[in-house]
Amino acid sequence: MSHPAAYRASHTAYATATAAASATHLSKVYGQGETRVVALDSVSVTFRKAEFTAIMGPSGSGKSTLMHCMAGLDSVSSGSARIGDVELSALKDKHLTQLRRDKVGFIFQAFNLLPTLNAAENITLPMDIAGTKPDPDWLRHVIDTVGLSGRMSHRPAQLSGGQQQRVACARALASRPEIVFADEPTGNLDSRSGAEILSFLRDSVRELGQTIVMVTHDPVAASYADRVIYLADGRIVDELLRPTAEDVLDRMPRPAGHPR
Ligand SMILES: Nc1ncnc2c1ncn2[C@@H]1O[C@H](COP(=O)(O)OP(=O)(O)OP(=O)(O)O)[C@@H](O)[C@H]1O
Repeated sequence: MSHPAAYRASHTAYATATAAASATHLSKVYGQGETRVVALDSVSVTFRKAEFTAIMGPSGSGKSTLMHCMAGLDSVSSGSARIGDVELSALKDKHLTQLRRDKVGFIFQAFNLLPTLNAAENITLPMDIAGTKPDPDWLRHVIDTVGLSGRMSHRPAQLSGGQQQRVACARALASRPEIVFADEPTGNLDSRSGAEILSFLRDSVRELGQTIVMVTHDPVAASYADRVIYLADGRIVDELLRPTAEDVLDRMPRPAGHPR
């Protein structure tokens, strides 16, 4: 079907406008000769704005590598990785550092909070380092959504694991980044605290319009996402939309000899 030029132009603009990040034929090879490992094999994927994506797959399937390449923490061997319309491989180190600081938020399994700073100081630390000021209304909104308004003067040691991770979530969102990458964010939490964090991440997508990409091994965690992408041997092999935990579990590749 052919579309009028005006439609094609607006459609292209829409597609670009709705992509927070994208990979096109992205490959990543580590080592050479006998130690050569193809960690990503021509992966193409778009992470749309205001969407929560979970990346799943067996150990060694390339989940962390994909996240690191998309976040500009690792270089690509070939193909393209973009944040918004910025091609990461075209950036020099200094600009890549700036882009990570200004457009990307990170949440790690270990909360990575500074023990001597209180919650409020931890949340604004990346912006203080960058010399930028948080938008006060946005910051209040994030802190309210994360449910920590009464804990801002507490240090990490005075907070539970779940509360510490909520501080880390607020820190990732404080600068209103284009995209947040979360690496097993509930891996160190009990299931109740994990559920709180996942609800918060989901709310930040629905209510704040945030874009989140989360690596996880946990089907329950993945069921909070709008979309689950499965990797195997460095390739995307499956995708689920609006999944339940049962759906996620059901689609997980089974080792040989383990029938469903
Ligand atoms: N720095 C590196 N040097 C060499 N090989 C690497 C490096 N990083 C990852 N790899 C290899 O690339 C492949 C993908 O690794 P990656 O860490 O992305 O997998 P993963 O799916 O995140 O695994 P896990 O679930 O165990 O964290 C693996 O075979 C791994 O051994």
